[in-house]
Amino acid sequence: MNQQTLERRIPVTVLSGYLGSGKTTLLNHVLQNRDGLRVAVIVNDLSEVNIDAALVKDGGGLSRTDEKLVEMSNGCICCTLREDLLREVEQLAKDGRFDYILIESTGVGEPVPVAQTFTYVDEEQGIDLSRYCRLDCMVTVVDAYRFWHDYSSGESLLARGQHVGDDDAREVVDLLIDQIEFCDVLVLNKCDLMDEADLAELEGVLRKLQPRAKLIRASHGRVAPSDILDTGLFDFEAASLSAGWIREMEKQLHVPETEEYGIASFVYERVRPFHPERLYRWMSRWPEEIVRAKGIVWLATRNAMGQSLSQAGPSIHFGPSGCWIAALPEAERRAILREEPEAAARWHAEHGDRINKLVFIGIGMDRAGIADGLDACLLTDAEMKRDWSRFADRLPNAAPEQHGLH
Ligand SMILES: Nc1nc2c(ncn2[C@@H]2O[C@H](COP(=O)(O)OP(=O)(O)OP(=O)(O)O)[C@@H](O)[C@H]2O)c(=O)[nH]1
Repeated sequence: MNQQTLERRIPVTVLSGYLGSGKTTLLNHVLQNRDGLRVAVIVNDLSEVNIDAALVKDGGGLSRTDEKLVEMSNGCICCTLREDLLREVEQLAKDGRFDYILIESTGVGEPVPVAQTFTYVDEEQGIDLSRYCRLDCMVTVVDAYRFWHDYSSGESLLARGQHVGDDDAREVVDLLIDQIEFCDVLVLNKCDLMDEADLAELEGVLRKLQPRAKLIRASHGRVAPSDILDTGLFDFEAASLSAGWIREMEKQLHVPETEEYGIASFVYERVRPFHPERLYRWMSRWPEEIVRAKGIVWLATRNAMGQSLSQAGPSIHFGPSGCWIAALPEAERRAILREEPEAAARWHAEHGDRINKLVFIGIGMDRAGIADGLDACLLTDAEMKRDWSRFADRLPNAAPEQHGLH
């Protein structure tokens, strides 16, 4: 690809955010203030009738000649309509009439697969979007007013009639956390309905969950177009590693921080396996003040496989995530350790890479209480000498897949 082609690539901004958070309102606001930019808009709606597209037509003031509105209905661009998205974007980009492509995802869409559409070559259709366009910015709009209600509702998309297919088992909170943990800009919308103290607390929590993104407060989607257009902010790898829990997990030193509004995070790390029954009981009484937890668990009954634990609000996913390096045949183990000096440096003389490492993010957490509670779930010295495979184990043992569609 020569420099000229690269320079001509059309920038793309993708708007995500749960249903009703204010994506269409924001889109219309930006279109009304676009300053002569020729924008092609793609609006995705799950239902057959694309209401959002109608709202953009009415409210955005797109001119018929210079601009274009593409409606993608009856599916979701992050899964069922992904190929259609590829073709539409390719066409718009090749058309040559536009300076910018703005995409409004459905409220239940996940941002990662949409971003992948722009960064990976689609072998089947032979389309490489990175030749024509450049993903500039992933924006997530958060409804400040409904956030805690949705986050703690414990409801599934299915129960709300917002599922993408019959096998869509996602909870509302799973979706919120996916959208927050993968973005470049977080727009905290509907600030007009909030008082300052509640807003500042929510902002603090969002910064903990997503420290890399630029956080913007807005009412009625009123953001400056330059906040979301031509920002140069998108970077797939950086976005993939931007979640607060990943940052926390990778920190070398855990310096105690000043805790505004009691918002804090900490890492629980122990080289001793959990007793499955005691961990199960602890997890059944999950402390409410933990907003988000994520990490790897060493379970005595499953000594070959690390288990993943992921919690957001009332939603908890638990299940096998991958083989411990220490459980691999010796030749393979040695080869991996030669290639991964970091794993070798962390290697424990007796237990290898087996470890419990969990990040907790919350408001007003009783750190000592949580750590003591978890410590009581670890095997005792006497249990360490027993046959671990005989302990009762009621924890879920299927891959903790949250969404059958992707
Ligand atoms: N009070 C208040 N209402 C807002 C704000 N932003 C949007 N709304 C209203 O919230 C409702 C939903 O806004 P939309 O822009 O349609 O939200 P959306 O994210 O596009 O919704 P879906 O397309 O259903 O996912 C509308 O009635 C808006 O007028 C805001 O900042 N404050």
